[in-house]
Amino acid sequence: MTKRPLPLRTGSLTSKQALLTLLLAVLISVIAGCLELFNHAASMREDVAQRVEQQLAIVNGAAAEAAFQLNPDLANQIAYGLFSDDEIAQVTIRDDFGAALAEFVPDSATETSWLSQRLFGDMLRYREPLNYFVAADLPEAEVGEVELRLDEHSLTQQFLARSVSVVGSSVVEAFILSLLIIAFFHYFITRPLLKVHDAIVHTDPERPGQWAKPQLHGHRQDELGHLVDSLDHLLQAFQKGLDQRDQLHHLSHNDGLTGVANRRHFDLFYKQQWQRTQHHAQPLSVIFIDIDNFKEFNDHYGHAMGDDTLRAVAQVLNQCIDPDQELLARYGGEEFVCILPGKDEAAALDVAQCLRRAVLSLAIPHAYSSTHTHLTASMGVASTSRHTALSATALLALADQHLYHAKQRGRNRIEARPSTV
Ligand SMILES: Nc1nc2c(ncn2[C@@H]2O[C@H](COP(=O)(O)OP(=O)(O)OP(=O)(O)O)[C@@H](O)[C@H]2O)c(=O)[nH]1
Repeated sequence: MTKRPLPLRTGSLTSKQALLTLLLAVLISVIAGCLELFNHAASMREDVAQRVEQQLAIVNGAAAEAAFQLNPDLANQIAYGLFSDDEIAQVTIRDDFGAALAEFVPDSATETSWLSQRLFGDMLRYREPLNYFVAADLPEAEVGEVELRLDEHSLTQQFLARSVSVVGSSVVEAFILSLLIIAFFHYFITRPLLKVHDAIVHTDPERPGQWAKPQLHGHRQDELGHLVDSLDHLLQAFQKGLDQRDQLHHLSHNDGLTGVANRRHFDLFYKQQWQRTQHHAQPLSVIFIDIDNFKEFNDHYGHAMGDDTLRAVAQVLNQCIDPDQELLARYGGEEFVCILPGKDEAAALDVAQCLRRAVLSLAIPHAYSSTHTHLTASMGVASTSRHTALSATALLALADQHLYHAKQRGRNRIEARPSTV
């Protein structure tokens, strides 16, 4: 049977594994990046609130002084100091009547967005009372307040700038990690699997036991090693089954003594070739071969010698035919038959001459033969090229009849028609 390679499939294991790993890496890095951003937003809110409170604590004394003295210059200086911070959008210092001593507001309205509202919307405004010790023996008195509004646009920009670097580094880390994972899996799993796949694909289905069992270094004790061993056991078992099948086929198709085709094989082959040659209007010839005076041979040289002789005869007869197209079978006892599909009577007579001479060439002495000093054989030939109207059975009967004539006419001869050849 010719080896048929399996069709190549697109999408290698390595590329699938690489794609899956990269997708997973991107997904994990996005999730990790989001978590990190969530933490970052919380810590940024904490930092901003702490900074603002520190700034308010620093300016509280001076602002209280300005409010107590109703000093707009001092109030303006303090408010400007606060306003110059990029994160602060608006500063107002008021006296205890609520009148503004100093106020800095942005030139244009600050940009607001959904993100800035979500992140910082609840912490934009700060109001700090200004307490002042009027006299050492009197309690603190509230003399005004400082009000701040943070610049949500500036805060959001800071957050986004940081986010890009956080997500970017998270993606790069994930990418590098996924490359390492891809290389690792390719080297330790995909490559050995591909070796096994390659060995299986290149195994001849008629000889599975002869597969090139892959040597997977470093995998002898793991699942891959076990997989190769299991495959090997399986293929050896298949091979055993195929060997038994071939053996049974041989036994059922071949003669146990001579090794040539048996009667059963002959019947099948003859039927098959008869139909084929009839269908293609080709000739088919049959030669019956019978060893002469074999009873005497057996009686005098013994049955064992008779068996050896039958084997030797079968072997030489086989050399006269084309084993790919024609068949030599043991028809029974000391009788053989040849089927010659595609050969007409003239060609069949040539083969018969070859067969007759082949038996003579063995030069097996037969001192008890009534006709010759050595072993000979007689043959009867019949061909559809001459007898076109005959049936398959009738053609065999005719060849047998010609063989009978050959015996009658002195043996060691070939008969193809009532007259002698
Ligand atoms: N050794 C051996 N002898 C066999 C075997 N099969 C058949 N024979 C013998 O072949 C002989 C055939 O004898 P006959 O049919 O009388 O034919 P013959 O003696 O060859 O005479 P003709 O065919 O007329 O030349 C018999 O003695 C069988 O026992 C076999 O397998 N082994």
